[in-house]
Amino acid sequence: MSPVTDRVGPRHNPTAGAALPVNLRDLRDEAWRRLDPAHRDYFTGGAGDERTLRANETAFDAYRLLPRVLRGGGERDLRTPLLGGTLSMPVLVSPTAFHRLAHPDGEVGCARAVAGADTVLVLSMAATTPVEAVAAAMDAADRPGRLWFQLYPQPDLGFTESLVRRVEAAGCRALVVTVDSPVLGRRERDLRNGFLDLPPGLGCENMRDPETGRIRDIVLDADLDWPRIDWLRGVTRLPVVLKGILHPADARLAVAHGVDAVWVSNHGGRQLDGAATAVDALPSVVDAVGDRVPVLLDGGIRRGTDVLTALALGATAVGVGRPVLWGLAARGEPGVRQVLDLLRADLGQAMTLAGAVRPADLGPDLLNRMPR
Ligand SMILES: Cc1cc2nc3c(=O)[nH]c(=O)nc-3n(C[C@H](O)[C@H](O)[C@H](O)COP(=O)(O)O)c2cc1C
Ligand SMILES: CCCCC(=O)C(=O)O
Repeated sequence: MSPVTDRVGPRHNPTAGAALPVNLRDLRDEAWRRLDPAHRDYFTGGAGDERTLRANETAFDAYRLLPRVLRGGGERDLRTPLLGGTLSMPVLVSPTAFHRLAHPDGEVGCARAVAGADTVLVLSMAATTPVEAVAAAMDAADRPGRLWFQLYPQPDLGFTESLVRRVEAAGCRALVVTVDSPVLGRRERDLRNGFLDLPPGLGCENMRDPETGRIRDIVLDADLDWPRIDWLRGVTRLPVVLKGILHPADARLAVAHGVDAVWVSNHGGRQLDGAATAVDALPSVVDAVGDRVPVLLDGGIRRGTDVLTALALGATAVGVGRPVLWGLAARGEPGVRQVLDLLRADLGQAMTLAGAVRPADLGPDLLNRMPR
């Protein structure tokens, strides 16, 4: 937290003339130059014609803001209480697979950066590092509790339960169940590139079978249903978040089934091409949920103003997926830190320009145009 003051002119702009990045897209361009083209396509791409992928970013363009004036001063405070912890800002890191494919720093480097920024990392079930090692990095940075785990519940309930125990023992503070993936989306870039497998030495370390030590394949299970969510709630006391909700009826069902948060997402346009953007789906989900549980959102967040818009529409916090991968692929751990610091600074500045000092000041009255 710093007092909101500003001085005009290059002498007072500490970043003027400094090395890039100035925004997240600078890191994207740097990452793209470094990555193997097939890996870049995997990290970048979406499903089908990538309509939803493109729309995720442009949906935010449809909003214009109505800033309030003469009230942007005072102590800016971005802290955000969420599921028993308090994040330093309303931005967390969405689960993304295969961090060691992006950079040798991998999930541990990402965790260190997230700990430094004092927010939450949702570790993907398809992480290339064991959850225990990622949790140890968080603990070493004196930020236990900053790790959540993303789960694709497996049809083998015994294995699922043993993984949940492992995740609990490592100290994760929430389970994020991804519900938008009954099958894998049709990612045509990957089909064209023949991107099927991780290179030797990399694997989904959290899929190790406790009995054989072998890494199992992740099963995307079309039979996953509400009774299985109830089952999961019965085997763990961790908060359960459902990620990948777009329909308000599902948001209502989620609350009825006792989940602890609803995460509005179309999986970064990688599952159902043509699906609504999260920001367009958000208002009816917020309506359906009321203030019974927090609503999170991800997809297309690239700017502080995107965060501001999502919060004004009723989200408690937002996730970033690809930008974190860009930072990681470009510069490893420091790149992830830059992504989070850039977003924090951008959000803080946008809030001040809009006359808001804390996230609670943001409401739909700040939006000039509401799509639909
Ligand atoms: C390369 C990549 C891998 C992903 N892996 C996972 C995953 O393992 N589990 C999951 O729930 N979502 C996964 N996602 C989706 C993200 O959690 C998130 O919903 C999406 O990236 C948000 O959109 P954004 O990239 O525009 O920020 C992945 C996304 C990308 C780009
Ligand atoms: C089993 C798939 C994990 C990765 C994933 O969710 C994605 O690439 O979007």
